[in-house]
Amino acid sequence: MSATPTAPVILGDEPGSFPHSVLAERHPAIIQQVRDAFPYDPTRHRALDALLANCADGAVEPLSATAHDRDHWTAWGLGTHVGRSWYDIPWLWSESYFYRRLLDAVGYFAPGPWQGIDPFRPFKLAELAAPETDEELAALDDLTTLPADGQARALLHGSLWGNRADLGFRLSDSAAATAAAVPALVADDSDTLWSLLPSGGAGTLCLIADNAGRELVPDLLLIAHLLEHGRVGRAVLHVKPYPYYVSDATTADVVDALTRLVRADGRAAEYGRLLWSAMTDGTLAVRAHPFSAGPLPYADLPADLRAELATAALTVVKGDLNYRRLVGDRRWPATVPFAEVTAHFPSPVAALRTLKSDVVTGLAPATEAALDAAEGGSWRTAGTHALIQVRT
Ligand SMILES: O=P(O)(O)OC[C@H]1O[C@](O)(CO)[C@@H](O)[C@@H]1O
Repeated sequence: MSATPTAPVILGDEPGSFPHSVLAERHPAIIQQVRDAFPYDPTRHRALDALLANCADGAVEPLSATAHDRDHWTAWGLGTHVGRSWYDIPWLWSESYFYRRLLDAVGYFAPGPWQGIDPFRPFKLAELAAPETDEELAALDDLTTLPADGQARALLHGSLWGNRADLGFRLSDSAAATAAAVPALVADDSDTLWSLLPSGGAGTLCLIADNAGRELVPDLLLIAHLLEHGRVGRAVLHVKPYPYYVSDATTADVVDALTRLVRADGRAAEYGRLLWSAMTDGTLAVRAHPFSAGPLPYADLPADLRAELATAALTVVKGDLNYRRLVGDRRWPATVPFAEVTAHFPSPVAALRTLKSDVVTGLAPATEAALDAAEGGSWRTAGTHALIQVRT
């Protein structure tokens, strides 16, 4: 039996690396975007100034003594990271804590006028209101001419590529994929995925959501199709308990997406009504577990969430950040088997992800070599490639 595989944890300490650029450039830009999106009062502006300065050259600061989630963060390692540079601790941890601190700065948790105001809501709503979303929803009507399996495949690809905020209801085109020198899909275990969701299956699908708006809409459509066609008996959608990573979905975003569907025309509205009633009767449940916005890999799932996911016939893990949490945010060789690095997960698991950070596992050696030859390292982070990986 092989030993549990391991590899160095990714930090943000290497200037010029992708993680370093996120901490040094992307986080300050996000602070600016949030500042510009609301008429915050001077107290909030001062708090944002302080966070900006802290991110640039400071050390991780503790939460206030009265923070509602102080115990969670303590359990997640706050004590070991306080006082250290944001750049020298696991990148997964520092990114996650940045969003927690940003919410403090805008008064999201504190009693007062800004309590509960999602600083990213304007960006999420703009995406839902975009004309492209209308076009993408209208395209659902064309899918009705396909057999159920074809619809299912198209909706799976819609959910996959929705992670690029590109809600194209692409029909699977395996001929084009194999003809390309470097296929857009770098791994495709979709046949195994479908084998875990047989017709007449009464099992539970868990879907760990990623972004709101134009990713959440196709995620919901996929769930609606699976329920409607009896491939699952029940679905559980895991969202974030508070705004996170700019566009990650919360319960409020689920309601916005469902409202958007119900108010659309044609097939989109039918799916919307199906989902609305599924939520109402409990066939579709929404969870917002604190760990979903935690800074740790899924190998460290808390017992209650582990037990819930263990009941799933399949857990679908969406997006890049969830992939990092699933396999561990480590410098894996790209060819380390996906099944080995996800052996800890309590149910069969499928990752649907466009590649937006360095971590990748489970590639065939020839695929990695072809990607490197054609694109250098950019294929790992550009969001132009995607994968469907399944561990049964
Ligand atoms: O929305 P996704 O697919 O989780 O991607 C978010 C990705 O963007 C980053 O936050 C980089 O900014 C990555 O850390 C993360 O993996």
